[in-house]
Amino acid sequence: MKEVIIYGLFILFLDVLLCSARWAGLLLLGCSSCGGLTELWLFGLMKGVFLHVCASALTDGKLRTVLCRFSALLCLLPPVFETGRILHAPPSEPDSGPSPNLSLLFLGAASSSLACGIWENLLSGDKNKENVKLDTKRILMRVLTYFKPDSLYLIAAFSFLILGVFCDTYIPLCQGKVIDILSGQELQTGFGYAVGQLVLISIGSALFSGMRGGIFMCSLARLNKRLKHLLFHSLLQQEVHFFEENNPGKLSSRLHSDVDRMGRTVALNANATVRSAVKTILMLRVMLGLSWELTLLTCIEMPLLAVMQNKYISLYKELKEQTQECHAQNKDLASQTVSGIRTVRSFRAEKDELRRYDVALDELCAIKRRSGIYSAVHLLIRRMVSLVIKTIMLIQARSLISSGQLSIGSLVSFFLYQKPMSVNLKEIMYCYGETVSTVGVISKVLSYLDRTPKCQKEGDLAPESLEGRIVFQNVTFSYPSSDKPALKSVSLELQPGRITALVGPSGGGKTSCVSLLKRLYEPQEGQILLDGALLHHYKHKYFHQKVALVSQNPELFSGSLRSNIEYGLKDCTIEKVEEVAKKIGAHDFISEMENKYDTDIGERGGKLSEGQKQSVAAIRALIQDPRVIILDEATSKLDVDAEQAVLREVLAHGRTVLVVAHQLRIVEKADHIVFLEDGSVQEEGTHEELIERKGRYHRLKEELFSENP
Ligand SMILES: Nc1ncnc2c1ncn2[C@@H]1O[C@H](COP(=O)(O)OP(=O)(O)OP(=O)(O)O)[C@@H](O)[C@H]1O
Repeated sequence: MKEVIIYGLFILFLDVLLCSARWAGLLLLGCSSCGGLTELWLFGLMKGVFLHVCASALTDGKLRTVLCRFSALLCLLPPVFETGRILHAPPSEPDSGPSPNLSLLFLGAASSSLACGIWENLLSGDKNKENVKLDTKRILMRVLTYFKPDSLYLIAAFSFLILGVFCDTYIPLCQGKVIDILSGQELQTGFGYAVGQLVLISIGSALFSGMRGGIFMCSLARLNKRLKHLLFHSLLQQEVHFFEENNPGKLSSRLHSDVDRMGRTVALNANATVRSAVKTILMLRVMLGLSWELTLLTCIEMPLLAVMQNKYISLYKELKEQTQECHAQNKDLASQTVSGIRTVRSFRAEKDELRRYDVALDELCAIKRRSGIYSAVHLLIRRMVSLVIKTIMLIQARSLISSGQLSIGSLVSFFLYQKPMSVNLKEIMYCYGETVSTVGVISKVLSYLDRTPKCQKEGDLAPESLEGRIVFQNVTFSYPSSDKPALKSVSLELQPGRITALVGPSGGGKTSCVSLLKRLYEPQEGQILLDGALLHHYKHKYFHQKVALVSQNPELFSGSLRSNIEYGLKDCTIEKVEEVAKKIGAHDFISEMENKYDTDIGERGGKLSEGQKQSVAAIRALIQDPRVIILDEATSKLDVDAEQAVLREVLAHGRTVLVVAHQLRIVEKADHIVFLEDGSVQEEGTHEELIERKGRYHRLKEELFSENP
């Protein structure tokens, strides 16, 4: 505040200095007056440029904006005041310009300071507005860069837009001419020419507008495709924790509705704003030619509406953001309930879920109600202002017609322009509001587009032969959302041709080891090596092909059984699929299905039993011929024969096998058992060794395997 006052006083001082210099110059040149209106405007503009440059050079940020506004007021108020005075002065009074007196200078300075103070403190509202504006500008410019590949289309669209607007603008003028000819105020001979002109211009308007609309829609569709591709690509690169923080409903909403809205708002609003701006300028020119008095009255409406709109936009923006958040939450709530319908049903929680959904809907309803009230009040005030201005205009039009300064045709033309003129202005303001309110959505989409995944970049190792030896060296790891370490200095080795079993009580850290081995997370300390090289040094695709995971609840996608088995593979033949299926004993049940390997398995494999899902997952993993295979409770739903078959196949070719199991019959088969508790390796050895040692493993054996002997 102190800075604003100091720099404001300095600008005032410069203004006084410049005015004194001008008066001194005029006196020295011996001029009797301060020059005409043109000279006054010229001086005001030059002074404005000078003060603007000084303010920009001395300050920056918000202070610079305030001072630039203040300088503009200081420079424009005297010529505006003088123009008004001359317009209202009797024609006999000479246009001599302001007299060089100090009281006028101080009056100008005081009124500029007062207006600036009121604007900055009462009307401009939010203190961070300038920063927000800068951000808005930066964000919108960024969106425009995505249109670059369509620049030629856009140039064509904007050219048709301008041609269309030209035609649109001259239609009412031609109509006015036709009316004047019909009412006898102009020569009847020109009737055919006037009608022909009107028809030609109307055809041009329709043709150019159609072309403009079509090209814009094509560019918009291409932009949407580009943005969705980029966003989906960026999402697919993110680390697993990102998907834990951002639920699927929210991400899907960003990808679909938000990207659509982003493209639509920017493209359509740019289109509408340019169209309305060009139209407004052309119409203003024609309207001034018809009657400057009525045009002036039309223009008074603008700043009043702008101030109201400004206030309304900030409220509208806030509510729109709240509505979007609420929508995303509701969507998420409903999709969670629907996808977990089995759990909901088995716990008879339908009523609770309905109640939760109702509460969320009430919240959304309350926001929408508030939005409706604001919109109604805004509309009422806006209409009242328009009504008052229109009444004054009608009175003025009556006196102009009676004094012969305006013909009936010109008045009709004027009114034909006036309505679209205010519609144009409203459209510009609406587009501005709409664009500003979409900035929140755009910045969220951009933040996802720009997000750098918090995981190591893939390396380029892809050796032809891989032994499959895994070594965990003092691995310490905490989940990003938790401070408590899930693994504390874990060291273990998985050897080729051997089964290593991870056992331990719930929460011991077994799944965390598996997740690190599959590179779903990165350890904070220590390292994991595959054949002596860090995991991230391998090529992404190669690594996941060589280290396969079969989990207890495999993720299957809707589609055929075969498409699920071949997921991620390019050159997979049906013979190979059948061969693996036969080896693990799954071919029989698949052959009994209606369309065998082409049977549709339903949403997330919903048409398969849990055991069948595990078999499909095992085929999917084995068909890639991995060197390391992780079975995370992967055979828990299989019968004993199927389980044996899977284990036999898994161990073939000297693979490294890591099992996480709660079944004693599996653990007993392991060559090496690692007992994990509280994130640390407590004991390791063969089953017999651990039993003999009578340590933690032995004591917890009953508890660990009680349900699955
Ligand atoms: N996504 C996660 N975010 C934060 N903490 C987690 C997450 N997953 C697991 N944890 C925590 O990490 C610790 C180890 O969990 P982990 O899943 O590795 O245990 P586990 O031995 O596999 O257990 P279980 O046998 O029940 O599957 C636990 O304290 C758990 O609460």
